[in-house]
Amino acid sequence: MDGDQKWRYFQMLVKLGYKEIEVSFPSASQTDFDFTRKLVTTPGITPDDVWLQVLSPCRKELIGRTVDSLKGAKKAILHLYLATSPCFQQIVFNMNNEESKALAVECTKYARSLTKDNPDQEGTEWAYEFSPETFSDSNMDFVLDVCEAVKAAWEPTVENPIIFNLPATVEMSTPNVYADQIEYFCRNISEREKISISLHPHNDRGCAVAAAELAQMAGADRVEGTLFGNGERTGNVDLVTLGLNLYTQGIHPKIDFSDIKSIIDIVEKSNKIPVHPRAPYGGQLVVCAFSGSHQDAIKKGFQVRKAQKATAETPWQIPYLPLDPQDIGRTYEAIIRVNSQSGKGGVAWIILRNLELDLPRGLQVAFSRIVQKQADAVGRELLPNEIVKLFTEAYHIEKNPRFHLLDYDITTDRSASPAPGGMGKTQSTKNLKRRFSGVIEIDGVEHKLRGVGNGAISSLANALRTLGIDLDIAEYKEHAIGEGKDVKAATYIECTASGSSQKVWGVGIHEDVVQASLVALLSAASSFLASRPSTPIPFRPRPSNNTENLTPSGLSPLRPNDAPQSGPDSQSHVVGHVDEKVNGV
Ligand SMILES: CC(=O)SCCNC(=O)CCNC(=O)[C@H](O)C(C)(C)COP(=O)(O)OP(=O)(O)OC[C@H]1O[C@@H](n2cnc3c(N)ncnc32)[C@H](O)[C@@H]1OP(=O)(O)O
Ligand SMILES: CC(C)C(=O)C(=O)O
Repeated sequence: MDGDQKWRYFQMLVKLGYKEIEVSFPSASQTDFDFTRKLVTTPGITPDDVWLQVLSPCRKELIGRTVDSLKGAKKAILHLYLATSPCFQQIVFNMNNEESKALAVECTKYARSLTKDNPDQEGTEWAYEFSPETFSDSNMDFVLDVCEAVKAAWEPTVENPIIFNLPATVEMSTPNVYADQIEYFCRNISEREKISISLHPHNDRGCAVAAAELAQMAGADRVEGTLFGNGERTGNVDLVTLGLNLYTQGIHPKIDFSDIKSIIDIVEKSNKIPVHPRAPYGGQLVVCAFSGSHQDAIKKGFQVRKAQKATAETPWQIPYLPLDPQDIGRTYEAIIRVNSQSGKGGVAWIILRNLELDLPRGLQVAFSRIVQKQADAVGRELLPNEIVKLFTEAYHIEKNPRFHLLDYDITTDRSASPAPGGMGKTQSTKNLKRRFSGVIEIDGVEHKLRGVGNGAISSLANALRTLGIDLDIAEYKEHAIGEGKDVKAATYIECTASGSSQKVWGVGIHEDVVQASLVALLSAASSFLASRPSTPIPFRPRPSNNTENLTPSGLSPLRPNDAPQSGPDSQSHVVGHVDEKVNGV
């Protein structure tokens, strides 16, 4: 990172709530030195409760330069490291135990003379951190020996403890072994109350998070890591995962992850390394579900929460989602992603979220087949807007290419169904029939139709029947969309084609609930015709010379399967006929 990137990164860490931030290795480069000076000297940039931490090896000239970089800081942690493992001692330093310990003590004393014992540094509250590097590969008793000597050299207090940072410089064991090492150190170091025991796990075996969590349970006080686990090789422990693991256990980490996208943005730009799409919590795919059964369960979970009128205080319990995506600034829209592995639940969720349409189960099944076919055809995930488009086209929501209800009237029909007890007697309102009279444009040609039925829908169904479109209503559902004066009705009608097992769905949305139903039926009629492209129009006008079979009202009698099987107004007897055609045909 250059100075500007470090500047932005530091400000982000402060904003998130971190209180001890290792900002640089000041002896390494002018950039790091200048950056540290800028943090110290720019008023208001480093809050009073934030410690600036800097790192140096146990080399006196480098320690001097490191301390210089912090002159004037309010709170500073000077962090020195020296390897204690036989491997490093032999290969890198060519030192034995005594020489290593002596160097650690010498550098600690030197650091002390430059900092807390230096009258020129009085304005700074100094803390000292020592890391026996490669702790996890060291002899524990030797580490304790070195740390006792370092502690004696620094002379910490309960108020200003020394930090012993015990790194798994290279992760080389299972997390329980690291935790055992930490526990051993905690139990055997003297004056434990004057020590802050810090963890610094790396992720070589992929267990850094587990190691940090177990080692905290084994007695550690503090963890060093990086956001999204950036760091040498496989990286340092990921502080985002550690923090949000706590959060999902009901413990607030006091770090603000509520806008994780912005964090990722800065992290990716600064590190120039993308956050893996499946990185815990932060990855863009981790609050997404592609598979049908997951989507179904998640959708049901959200429905239960809605029914419970859940608030932010209601304990989170949704299958497959370990935390509320909104808590980290993810939107619900992104949760369900649809490809050919997806089922009806996920597809229904997208329609619900985007169009506020709560599809009945049968329609979910029918529409998900359309979606799956499309996903298979294009060989990739379908985006929500593509699914919405498929839906509006399949059910003719925005425009019905074949049918347009231009005008209509629904009236009661007192003549169609004589009341029991003879003609002329007053019918009970319960038995009154409905008459549809209207003008429907089909393929650009206006047809004036009439039909009578038990209700508005069946009266239109019977009017359509006069054109040879024989649809029986098998299922009906409606619900409101929105509320107040902007409320609309959404109606779903499933029809069976008379004399066949073919089923088609229609959807109607309108401010007027009756009109929504009529539109839904015409939507189903369009689907019916779309499935039979060779059907001529007009379809099958009733023969006009069939006088034998006329009912007393002069209309064609019904065949048994003309009657709706179920639905809101399906009962028994429905009739219809073609009136004049306004234009053409
Ligand atoms: C465990 C960690 O990850 S700690 C963080 C490590 N980060 C860095 O190293 C980044 C910054 N480092 C640097 O810029 C450089 O390495 C510097 C400025 C520290 C030193 O640079 P140079 O003097 O050119 O040394 P170089 O990096 O080549 O070699 C390291 C030297 O330091 C010694 N050394 C390594 N670690 C330590 C230590 N903790 N304490 C004392 N000496 C050390 C090595 O033995 C080697 O000494 P040698 O030259 O006598 O063999
Ligand atoms: C400086 C030390 C703590 C380090 O980075 C490591 O050992 O991984």
